[in-house]
Amino acid sequence: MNTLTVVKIGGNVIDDSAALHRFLTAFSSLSGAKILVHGGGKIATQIADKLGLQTTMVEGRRITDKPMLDVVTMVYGGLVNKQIVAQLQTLDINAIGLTGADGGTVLAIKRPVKDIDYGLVGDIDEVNSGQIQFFLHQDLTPVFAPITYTEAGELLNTNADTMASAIAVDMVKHNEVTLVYCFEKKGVLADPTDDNSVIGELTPTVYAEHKAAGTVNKGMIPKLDNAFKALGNGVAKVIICHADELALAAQQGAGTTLRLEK
Ligand SMILES: Nc1ncnc2c1ncn2[C@@H]1O[C@H](COP(=O)(O)OP(=O)(O)O)[C@@H](O)[C@H]1O
Ligand SMILES: CC(=O)N[C@@H](CCC(=O)OP(=O)(O)O)C(=O)O
Repeated sequence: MNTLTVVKIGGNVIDDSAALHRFLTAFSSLSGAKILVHGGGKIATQIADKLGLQTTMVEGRRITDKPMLDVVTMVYGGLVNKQIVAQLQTLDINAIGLTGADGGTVLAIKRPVKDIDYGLVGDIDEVNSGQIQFFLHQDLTPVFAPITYTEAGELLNTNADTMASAIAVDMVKHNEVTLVYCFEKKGVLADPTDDNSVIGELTPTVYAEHKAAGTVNKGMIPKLDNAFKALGNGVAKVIICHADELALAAQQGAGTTLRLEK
């Protein structure tokens, strides 16, 4: 079976142009087929702020009204996506920038209102992995912005970690898939104040202990929930590592590797 690496890059790295360039250089040198999913939450927050729109995050997700949806569509689907695609072209990667609406690749439904109304936020319904595989066969490298669409033709803001996990899981139909979450820390830390306290191997039990103790918190919780979901649904390997350690992680291992208990 073909191997495929799905890589997600977070907003703190995207916001640092030197770090982003180092990461894209490492991404471009990965062997085999690859897909990039990017965030950009930090830049969206900065631009929304300049436009006088306040940001509210609940459990790692942005409450998204219509003006905020316009901002995130422009920032993720436009600015961030096209800057990444252009840089990858100069690194000899024929990248194609996509939102979930492009090629009908990632269909979503509006997140149902329970305790919290997230507004125009999408929960992924269906990934069209056949279409994504077609792009890969054309030697194109898909670069996904975290925007999805509905059957009614609306756009929805979607957490980028969730998007990476859902794409990785559906691509299992065609490939042996590795999923790598890259961000600005060396992995999942046992002590968030100590950058060298990386947990080499994380199981659901150890994750639950750290969550209960509060040592794993904020954006790391939805990231790990998505990561374990991918591992439980056929993705061969899931790694969480520093953006500068992508090449190392893909070869011999770096950061935190997830493992399910028997
Ligand atoms: N135990 C932990 N180890 C590493 N990071 C953690 C931990 N607990 C919370 N975090 C936070 O999680 C953040 C990553 O989640 P998020 O902001 O959603 O990342 P991304 O930029 O990749 O989308 C880190 O910046 C860090 O502040
Ligand atoms: C619904 C929702 O929360 N969407 C995210 C999408 C961007 C994202 O996930 O960016 P990072 O990976 O950089 O955090 C947001 O608007 O912040």
